Amino acid sequence: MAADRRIVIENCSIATVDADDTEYTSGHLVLAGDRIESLGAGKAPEGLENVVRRIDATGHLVTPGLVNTHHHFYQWITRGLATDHNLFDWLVALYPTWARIDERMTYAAAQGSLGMMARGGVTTAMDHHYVFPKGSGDLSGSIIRAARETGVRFTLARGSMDRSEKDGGLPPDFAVETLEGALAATEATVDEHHDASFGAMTQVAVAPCSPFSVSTELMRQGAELARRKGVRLHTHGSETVEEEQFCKELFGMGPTDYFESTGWLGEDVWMAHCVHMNDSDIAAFARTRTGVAHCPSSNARLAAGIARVPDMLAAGVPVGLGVDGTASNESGELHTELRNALLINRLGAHREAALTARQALRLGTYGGAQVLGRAPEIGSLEPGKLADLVLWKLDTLAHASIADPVTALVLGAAAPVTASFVGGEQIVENGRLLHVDEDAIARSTRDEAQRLARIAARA
Ligand SMILES: Nc1nc2[nH]c(O)nc2c(=O)[nH]1
Repeated sequence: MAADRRIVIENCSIATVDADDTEYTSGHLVLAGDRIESLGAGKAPEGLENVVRRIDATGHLVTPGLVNTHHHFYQWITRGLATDHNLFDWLVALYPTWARIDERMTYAAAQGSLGMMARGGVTTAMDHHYVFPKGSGDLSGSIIRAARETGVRFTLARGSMDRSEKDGGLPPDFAVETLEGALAATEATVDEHHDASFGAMTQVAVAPCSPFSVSTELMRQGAELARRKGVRLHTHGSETVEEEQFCKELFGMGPTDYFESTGWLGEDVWMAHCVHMNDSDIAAFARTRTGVAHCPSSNARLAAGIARVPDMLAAGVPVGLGVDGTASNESGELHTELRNALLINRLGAHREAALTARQALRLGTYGGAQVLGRAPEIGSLEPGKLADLVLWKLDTLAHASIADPVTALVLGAAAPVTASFVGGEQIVENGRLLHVDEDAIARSTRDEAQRLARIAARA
């Protein structure tokens, strides 16, 4: 068998985000095939065989690739709408448009969402897709195809809604699936697309949408389905005070107790937002190792509040970062969420004792890998792990005067990505996507956004 092709990266700062936060001011990495073979201070060892490429990364910081833990790709074609609404009003304003999406639209929107994140250092993405209009085609397949073409590692959280207005829920009746239909389609998606192997490029999670759009039966049976199939569970939780009130009125308990009563706390579960959590909610997440996707920009955009991330981390809750759908975070970037997570948490209860720059980087890398269940493979730079990593250019006008590279990355302007690798394959060069045509994607997302707006206006 041919020896693995090696790529050597030298003369860079490295933030490994390993358990000891090991960093090198001038170091090297050796990639062999899809893995990191070695890394350390100074130059790479002499005499390495099969070196197909040497990268002089002078002026760069190398970090693990960023991991996005919460998104709704289809929202790429409904950005900039209902901009002054809180969550419930915003959802009610947008559901009727979202309920008209089709396969061409979800494919274009996924390309836009994935492209935007990949250009900014994301190497593992996820999409919580929960709108499946009747006759709209193979939406899940189209999203997975876009992820494969872009080259990022990917989790599709197959979402669902079956609690509409007639059952006391928020979505209109025409926007939801039936309980049986949602469960059967979710199971079929797991069977067709989930890959449980080390280094998998595509995984599937079971992901009913939120307490106010999903029946209790779908929550319960969704949890049973995921555990029977050995896949992860994802949903929205504790996002707003209105959701808390909804749960208390309908179920007689707050969201965390409701999730526990339906089998939704556990190390195979991660939830988006978790803004309105009391001490006992945080303790329950820590005890059960339930993960959190922290989405600071979206929480600000929808006036949801400030999640208690420092308290969660202190309690031992696994926390990653999320862009969230781009109808509530129009920028669609994850690298800026490192900065926003730090800044927004400084406004919370802990003020200056809140997140450090290194904690923010950990949330966006290793923390994300933990909540997606991929921490044995990705999230830190260590020998034997998958070669998912980013070369951030920090010798720029915007960054060069900041001495500490991690501080420059997190607190400085969004840093240019010189190169980004997924499993040793380069997917970005000098800020441009290598495997897909960005200009064509820009055109198709504009066209599909206009087509959706026209269809929704006629409905
Ligand atoms: N930020 C968001 N929260 C949500 N809850 C829900 O049911 N859907 C959404 C969503 O699209 N974004």
